[in-house]
Amino acid sequence: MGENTGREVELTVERIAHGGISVGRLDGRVVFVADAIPGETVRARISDDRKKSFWRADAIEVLAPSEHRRDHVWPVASIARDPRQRAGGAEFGHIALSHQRELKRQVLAESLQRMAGVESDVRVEQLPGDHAANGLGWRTRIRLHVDDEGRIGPMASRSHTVIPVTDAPLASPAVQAATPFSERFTGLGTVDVLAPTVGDARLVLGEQKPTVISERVGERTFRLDDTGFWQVHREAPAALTAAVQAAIDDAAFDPRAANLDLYGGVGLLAAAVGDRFGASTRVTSVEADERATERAAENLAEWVGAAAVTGRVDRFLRELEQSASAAERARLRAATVVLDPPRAGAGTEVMAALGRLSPAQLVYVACDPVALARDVALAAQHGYRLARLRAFDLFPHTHHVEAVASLVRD
Ligand SMILES: C[S@@+](CC[C@H](N)C(=O)[O-])C[C@H]1O[C@@H](n2cnc3c(N)ncnc32)[C@H](O)[C@@H]1O
Repeated sequence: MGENTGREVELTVERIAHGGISVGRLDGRVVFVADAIPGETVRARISDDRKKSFWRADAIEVLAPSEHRRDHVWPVASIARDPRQRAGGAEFGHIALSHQRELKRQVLAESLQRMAGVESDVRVEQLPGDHAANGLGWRTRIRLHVDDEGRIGPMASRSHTVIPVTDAPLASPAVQAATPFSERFTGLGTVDVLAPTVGDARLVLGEQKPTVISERVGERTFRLDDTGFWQVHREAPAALTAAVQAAIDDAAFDPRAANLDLYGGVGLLAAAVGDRFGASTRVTSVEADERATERAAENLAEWVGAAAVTGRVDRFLRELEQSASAAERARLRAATVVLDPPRAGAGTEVMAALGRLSPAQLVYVACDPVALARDVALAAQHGYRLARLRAFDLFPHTHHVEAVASLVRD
């Protein structure tokens, strides 16, 4: 293997796969093609032929375009550039916005069907303002990397090559204005640019020490570190708050149960639960990052029944299983568990522990459709059924999609 790398081939791509790449075939072998659209015939350059079962390629010329093809929203990421010089982070920027959502829907529906045996008529909802802005200007934070000459930019897709840029059209106007595109940052590694809803835009240079900032969501203010996690899309905190509130079945909700907000960050979704069910709601937010948990404790202070615990979710659940009294176990069985894991999903151990604790309902917020589908399948082994599913285009012009799944005990 290796002799085909760099070879140029003509392919018709048939369907979209997880990760935003299209699937074509060459002499019977699957080829994953970047920067193509299902239905198109493209000339592609093989970039990886090490595997027997599939190769990877980059589209370099469109021979028969899809009706959904558009000029790329970010010229530095377009097919006109050498694949190794295309900026990463906007891999759907050459596709009409509505069709991006259709492709995301297909990946989500197919993952659930294939991995969990669940049929879904989910559609991917747009966030306010994105249609009018053609999906640009939504990022309230960006991370740029520094190249050997100190210039800043994203990495190229599937690479560690920094592509210096002079604009970032997915970033909000405030983030764009604050980004020092022409300055040099030799030796720093990364430059983060944030524009919180409260106060001025700011830079976080390399390993700079965290500073506490504030973000407003509706009437509520959250305090968090400028180095910590916060939902990126301008409208995401409000959209997820509303989606989680709507995803909870009130008939199955008990405010005095041992409700949990797992992978809780600074408490955004615990607050969503508290705001929906009132001042006496009991909810514990569990988060691995100690500084985030400190902020969560402050952000949740008005609910007497709220707590924020620092710990890994798998360990937290294991300890609960070992130490919970009979009364606490009953409160866990009556609980609603919101979980919002990172891209890898909750996984076998956490889903099994939840299955044994057997809470009344799970609201699973997922940023990876395949991880969600795997975890829905695991939940099914413990008697949970996918009752409702919504999906949101929290990341226009990328392949990413967010889903909110309601799982109920049968
Ligand atoms: C997708 S974020 C969600 C945060 C929060 N729900 C929100 O919407 O702002 C995932 C969070 O899980 C935390 N995390 C990652 N792995 C974890 C683990 N094994 N146990 C606990 N928290 C974890 C991360 O630090 C991050 O804050």
